[in-house]
Amino acid sequence: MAEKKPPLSKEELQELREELMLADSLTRIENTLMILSGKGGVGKSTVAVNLAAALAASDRQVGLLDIDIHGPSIPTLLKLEGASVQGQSQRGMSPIQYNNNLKVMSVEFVLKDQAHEAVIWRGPMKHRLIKQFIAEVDWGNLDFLIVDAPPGTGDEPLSICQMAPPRSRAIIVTTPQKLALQDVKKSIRFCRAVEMPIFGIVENMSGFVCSNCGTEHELFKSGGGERLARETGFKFLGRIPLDPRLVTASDEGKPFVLEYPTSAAAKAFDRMIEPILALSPPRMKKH
Ligand SMILES: Nc1ncnc2c1ncn2[C@@H]1O[C@H](COP(=O)(O)OP(=O)(O)OP(=O)(O)O)[C@@H](O)[C@H]1O
Repeated sequence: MAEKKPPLSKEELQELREELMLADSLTRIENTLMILSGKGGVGKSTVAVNLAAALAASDRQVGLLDIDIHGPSIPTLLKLEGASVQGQSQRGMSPIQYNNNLKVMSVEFVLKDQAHEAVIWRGPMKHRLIKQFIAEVDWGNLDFLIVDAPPGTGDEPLSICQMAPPRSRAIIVTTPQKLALQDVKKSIRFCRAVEMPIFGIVENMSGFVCSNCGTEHELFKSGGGERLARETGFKFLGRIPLDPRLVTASDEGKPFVLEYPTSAAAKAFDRMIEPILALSPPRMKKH
């Protein structure tokens, strides 16, 4: 399949990147991780929320940006529905402080019901909106910005990745089924086209842990994500098993890793964040 051609010309892209490099709100973000998936429903938002919560629990300053214009789900996953932007500073919109170490911004906090009326967002408007959410949020000093991007490899994720802050890397989420793995290959080609380095691959819904006996069962052949990571040379960040409690925790708006810290899925997240934490060693505490 031919690689997707980015909608901006090389010159426009260069100009945009220079502009973003200068954006004051972005200079204070050490690392950005774009959570991507080749198709919807593989658990991208679940991974984004739990990664952000686990990194924040490890004493890092974390921002979570939900920039899925057509289906923002972070407000529901963190019980922040109905919340709106806290104000505006010179640097931009103030995000919502979820806990001491975690701030959240979602298109839903600004657009409310309009966010679901996808049809009104035409090309240039969408582009402006995405740029505003990337460059005009006053995050303060962050060790990590986690971005929940829309699924797929269409125009929106493309614009978002083109406008990604400096020092951005992608984490690709997949599930073990063959088709989903083909979608990862599509995401890899996509990242190459937008020159986004890939940090690693996560295999979600990989095996099922029985809540009665604790035994792990395979529903689909698992391990495909790991094999693919080996073949492509990208880091394999781990397998997260299917756990029905993840669905209930999400419905109740509670990060699973904080609710069930000893579960197999939470431990998978703990292992996953190790190489991520290494990107940003703990800051010296000021006394
Ligand atoms: N490991 C898991 N175990 C059980 N359920 C899971 C797991 N991961 C995700 N889910 C559930 O799968 C559903 C889809 O997850 P999620 O919304 O995170 O996917 P997504 O890829 O972000 O979807 P979208 O394409 O809408 O952005 C949710 O109901 C979520 O609770």
